[in-house]
Amino acid sequence: MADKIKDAKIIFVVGGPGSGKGTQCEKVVAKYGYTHLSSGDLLRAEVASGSERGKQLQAIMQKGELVPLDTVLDMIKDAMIAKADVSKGYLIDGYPREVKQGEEFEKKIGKPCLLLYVDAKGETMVKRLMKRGETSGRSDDNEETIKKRLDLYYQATEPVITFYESRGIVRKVDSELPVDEVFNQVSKAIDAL
Ligand SMILES: Nc1ncnc2c1ncn2[C@H]1C[C@H](O)[C@@H](COP(=O)(O)OP(=O)(O)O)O1
Ligand SMILES: [Mg+2]
Repeated sequence: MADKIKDAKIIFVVGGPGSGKGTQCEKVVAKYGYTHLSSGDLLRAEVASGSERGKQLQAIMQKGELVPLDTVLDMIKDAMIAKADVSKGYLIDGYPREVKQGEEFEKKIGKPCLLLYVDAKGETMVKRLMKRGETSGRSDDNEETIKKRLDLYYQATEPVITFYESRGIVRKVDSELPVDEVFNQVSKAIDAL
């Protein structure tokens, strides 16, 4: 089972909150048939299940903090194994959030062949998240939590991009552009794999 995953293409999708990761991943799924795994969505599903673990996660996420590394990684791994037979590749969206998460992923699962860096300005991300908050029902899409999530992104997640740049697998897309133009850039990066 783990071997199957090793052979599949693994793409890390990294960018700030509200940069457009989920939006682009949906389009990649439609065009390339990749499996989209959003760490945030997996965690929110656990919260929605009402489990004891979900309750602890909810408290952490509401504060805009990172949940324990092993919890996220186990969830991603389980979800990857569940799709191993049908998946051409995996979009790992919103992970790694910090360099250590990337290192652990590689130890336990495999190496990414591409890091898609979905880049947007801080003010753009805030605007998009405030708008998304009107309908998303996400308890972390509020002004106070958004600010914390952005701070954490710059402090913990941007170093992830630097880390993988040294390996030459980072492709940056300009997510200030309209969705379809961003997707053109995303497609070019995937076509080159
Ligand atoms: N290139 C783009 N131009 C305008 N709006 C965009 C955009 N990409 C995404 N959006 C919108 C859709 C969402 O309401 C919001 C956040 O997008 P998202 O895909 O949910 O971000 P993320 O998954 O990175 O948090 O911004
Ligand atoms: Mg998302």
